[in-house]
Amino acid sequence: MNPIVFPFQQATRPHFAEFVFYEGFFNPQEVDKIRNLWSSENEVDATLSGGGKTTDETLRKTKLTFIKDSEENIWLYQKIGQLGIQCNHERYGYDLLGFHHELQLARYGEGDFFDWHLDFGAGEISHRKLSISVQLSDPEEYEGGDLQFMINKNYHNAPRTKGTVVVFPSFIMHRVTPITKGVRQSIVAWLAGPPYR
Ligand SMILES: O=C(O)CCC(=O)C(=O)O
Ligand SMILES: [Fe+2]
Repeated sequence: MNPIVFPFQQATRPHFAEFVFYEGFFNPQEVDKIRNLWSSENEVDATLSGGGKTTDETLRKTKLTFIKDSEENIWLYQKIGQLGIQCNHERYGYDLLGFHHELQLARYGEGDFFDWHLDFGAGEISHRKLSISVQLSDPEEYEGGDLQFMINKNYHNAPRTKGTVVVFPSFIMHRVTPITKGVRQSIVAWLAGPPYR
């Protein structure tokens, strides 16, 4: 028998999906409440994780603020966390321990983008398992700004509808195409655990 094909009798993941979306997961009132958490005094230019805290405007141009895990925001952490755990249970079965970092509120103005990348890599981002993005803008508020996934050689767009949550394994290649008009806002979160298994 060829040892390379000797079966390990491991469970398979029949419901694995490169990305999953939940339209209308946040209602318009909730989205407004989240958008009001934007604080211009605390905004920063997005940095790149992994290779040090540097900004690289050829890969990414976005403004960010962090959503504190304070009492008034706990509902948001819980709502996103519970969905992530349920989705993980149904499709991925990763070992998850909690959020990696605070939730990020991202704001893409005209010309802003985040080119093809993985959210996973060596060092501090090796704990990331599931990436979560929440669409906080109405599709009419901006042009461009599509959250896209590369699956083999094909590009797939996430739905743009406000209140949609998109969940995907952090090793999936994705990007946000340049905003050509208006402003797009999103939440970006990661569920993390011990390095992949
Ligand atoms: O804004 C988004 O929806 C996703 C952004 C992203 O890919 C990231 O912050 O890693
Ligand atoms: Fe990303």
